[in-house]
Amino acid sequence: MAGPRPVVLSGPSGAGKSTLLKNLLKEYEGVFGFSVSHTTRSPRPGEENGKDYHYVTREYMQASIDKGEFIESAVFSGNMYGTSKASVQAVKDKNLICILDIDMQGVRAVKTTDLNPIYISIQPPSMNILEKRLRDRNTESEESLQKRLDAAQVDMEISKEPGIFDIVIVNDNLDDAYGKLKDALIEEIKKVQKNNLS
Ligand SMILES: Nc1nc2c(ncn2[C@@H]2O[C@H](COP(=O)(O)OP(=O)(O)O)[C@@H](O)[C@H]2O)c(=O)[nH]1
Ligand SMILES: Nc1ncnc2c1ncn2[C@@H]1O[C@H](COP(=O)(O)OP(=O)(O)O)[C@@H](O)[C@H]1O
Repeated sequence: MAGPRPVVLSGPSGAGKSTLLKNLLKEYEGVFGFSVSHTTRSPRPGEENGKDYHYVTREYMQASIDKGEFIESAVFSGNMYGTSKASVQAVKDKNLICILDIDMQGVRAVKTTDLNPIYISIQPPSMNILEKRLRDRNTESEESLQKRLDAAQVDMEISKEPGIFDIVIVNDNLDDAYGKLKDALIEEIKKVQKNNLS
């Protein structure tokens, strides 16, 4: 029996993907599972290896990609990111809704697979607010911040194209955005909760 449909969250760096994702994982323990990506970027304060990301070297990552161990991979703001087959399978084996947090390159790559997720774009209310949130988060160098803002400009435009995302959520007020995200996923959530009871 096919398990619950995975969910792809995508959107500009700083849009609020991790914040919303962590709220879902907390409120719906036993329903969602996070697909832990690999990355060559360094961990941020508070991030845990194996939980937020698998932090690896470029050599390791390239060797794994060459061995066909990744569903997709991309370079973003000077670092490599990728979703391994094992990371997705680990969540599916628990019959949880697999959530992937991936960039637009990843979205396009996943569309060529049989993963068949629900595609959700998380967008900031404006570029100015995005820049303020990224600066307040205090995780980026000036160079990385500019790269991310440039990528955000492109991402915001592409997310408007019909047929790429099932839902686009503008993350202005956090509670409102989280409510819209839950509404979008409630059918899948109920399926898993029903299975958990049987
Ligand atoms: N294609 C792809 N993108 C990823 C993956 N994991 C994370 N990303 C994306 O890489 C970008 C940078 O992620 P990160 O460095 O954690 O920054 P943040 O988005 O500001 O939290 C974001 O757009 C993520 O969605 C992955 O496995 N594949
Ligand atoms: N609706 C919101 N209003 C104000 N700040 C927010 C909102 N959503 C997220 N943030 C803050 O903005 C920053 C970026 O959010 P984050 O979840 O890290 O985004 P992403 O994972 O998309 O890069 C974080 O410091 C977060 O606390």
